[in-house]
Amino acid sequence: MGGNVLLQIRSLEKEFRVDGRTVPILNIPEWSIAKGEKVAITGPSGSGKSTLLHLISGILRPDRGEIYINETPLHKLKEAELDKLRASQIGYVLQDFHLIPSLTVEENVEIALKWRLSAKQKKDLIGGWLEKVGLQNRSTHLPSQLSRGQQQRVAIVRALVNDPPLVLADEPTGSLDWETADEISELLLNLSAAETKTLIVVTHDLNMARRFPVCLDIYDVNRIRGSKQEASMA
Ligand SMILES: Nc1ncnc2c1ncn2[C@@H]1O[C@H](COP(=O)(O)OP(=O)(O)OP(=O)(O)O)[C@@H](O)[C@H]1O
Repeated sequence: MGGNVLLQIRSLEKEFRVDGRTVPILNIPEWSIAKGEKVAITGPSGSGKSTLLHLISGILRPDRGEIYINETPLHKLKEAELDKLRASQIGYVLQDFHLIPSLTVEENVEIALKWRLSAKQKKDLIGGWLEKVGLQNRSTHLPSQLSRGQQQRVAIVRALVNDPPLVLADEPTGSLDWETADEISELLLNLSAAETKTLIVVTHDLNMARRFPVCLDIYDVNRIRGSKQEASMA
């Protein structure tokens, strides 16, 4: 495996048990993403996009096959090692923001901070990030006091504040109107623009996908065709 590869997948299979039946969701013979690539993955609902991100982040384990991040074999790691890898290498923008409702904007970002910093250093770091996304006057607001687009900005800051080499985003524009969706797409690409940062986004939003240098249909990497038929019948 070359030193330029960030993600490498080999003979990956994932299935779920539903009503006593085994349903294959993903079968990816071979797929890799180079360091610094910005990739959008599109595909219909139910085609396995979120499952793929969960496997890449180690939240889910494959049934068979291999996943490497920066040459580290995820499929061989113990839970504690996976937690460590996630904290140091991966920023995850989850579907529907997942902000903690009782915490302020600043506190929501702070709980993700892995660096040991003084209170002042934390405040300055988070303040700088909130300014980058235009939320400098919102640090003490609760998520419920923000618009959906603003909440997504906080979720993006939370994912990026540790400067991870790999950023994953699951439908980051899914619940936003088209204008806000466009702003969020631009923001995510701008904030991940560094040549060393790899960005993988799964999305239904073709406007967003078109902005990416690399845009893949999930079925270009996933050999499970049954799920395509299932999804298109849904
Ligand atoms: N824990 C689970 N148990 C059983 N089936 C599951 C589980 N998680 C996902 N699935 C099934 O796996 C398939 C893929 O789900 P996934 O969430 O990855 O799709 P998706 O492409 O991200 O869809 P969407 O765009 O609607 O979020 C779906 O048919 C879903 O019902």
